[in-house]
Amino acid sequence: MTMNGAGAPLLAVDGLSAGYGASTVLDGVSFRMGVEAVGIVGRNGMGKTTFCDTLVGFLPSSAGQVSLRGRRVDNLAPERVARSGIAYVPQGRRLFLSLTVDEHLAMLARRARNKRWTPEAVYELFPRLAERKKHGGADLSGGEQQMLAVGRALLLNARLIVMDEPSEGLAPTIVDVLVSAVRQLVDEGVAVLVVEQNLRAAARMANRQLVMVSGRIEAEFTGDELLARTDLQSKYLGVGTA
Ligand SMILES: Nc1ncnc2c1ncn2[C@@H]1O[C@H](COP(=O)(O)OP(=O)(O)OP(=O)(O)O)[C@@H](O)[C@H]1O
Repeated sequence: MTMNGAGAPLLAVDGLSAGYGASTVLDGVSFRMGVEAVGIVGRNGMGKTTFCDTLVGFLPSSAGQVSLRGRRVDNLAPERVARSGIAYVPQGRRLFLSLTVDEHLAMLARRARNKRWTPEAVYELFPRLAERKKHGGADLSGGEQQMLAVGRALLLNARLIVMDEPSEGLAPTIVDVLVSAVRQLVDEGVAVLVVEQNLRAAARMANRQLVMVSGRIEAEFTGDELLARTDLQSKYLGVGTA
C-alpha cells in the first residue's frame, strides 16, 4: 500500500458507525487504503450507500473516526470534507442542469486554479465529454454525467474520489471508459473508492475488494478471486451478481 505524508495512510476508517434514527446501519467499518483503487461490494441494503454518505459528511456518524492523510475528517460538513480532498460521485444523481459542460468546467477551473487538472486535461481523459462541450447537464446521458462529476472532482483537486455504483444503468462501452479512467487516475496519484453491485465492473476497476455485510467490512478478496469463486459470490453477493 502506498503511504502518504508522515507514514499515515491516505484514508483510515476506524470503527465508523452510523444509522437513521434508532437504527444502526453502519456498525464499525474499518479499513485503510493508500493511493490505489479499492472496491466495496455487497448485497443490496448492506450499508454501502450509507457508508459513502457518512464518509462524505451527508450523514453524521455515531462512532468511529475517519482520517485523510492523518487528519480527521469525520463529522465535518460536506463542503469541508470536499475541501479536505474527498470528492463524491453519488449514485444516479442528475447534476448540473443549467450550465453547459464547458461552462461548468471553466467555472471550476477559475475557482480552483489547479495546474494539473484543467478542463483540457479532463477532455483528454474523457474525449466523449469534449464532444458534448456545448451541451447542458440535462442533455447528458448518465455516463456523461458521471464523467462530468469525475472531471469536477479532479479540477477541485480531489485526493480521493468516492463513486457509488458508477456502472449502474450504463452501456458497456461507457463502463469501459470509466474503468480505464479509474486506472489512469490511480496512475496520476488520485485514489478511488468504488462501491458496486456489479462485480465484473468492480473487479476491473479495483484489485482490492472489501465485502460489506450488515454494515461491516467482513472480508477482503482480490477482484479475480471473487470472480472465480461462485461460492464466495453466493455467500456475499447473492446469486447472479456476477
Ligand atoms: N434515508 C434512510 N432512512 C432510513 N433507513 C435507510 C435510509 N437509507 C437507507 N436506509 C436503510 O439502511 C440500510 C442500508 O441501506 P444502503 O442504501 O446503505 O445499502 P446499500 O448496501 O447501499 O444497498 P443499495 O445498493 O440497495 O443502495 C437498508 O436497510 C436501508 O433500508
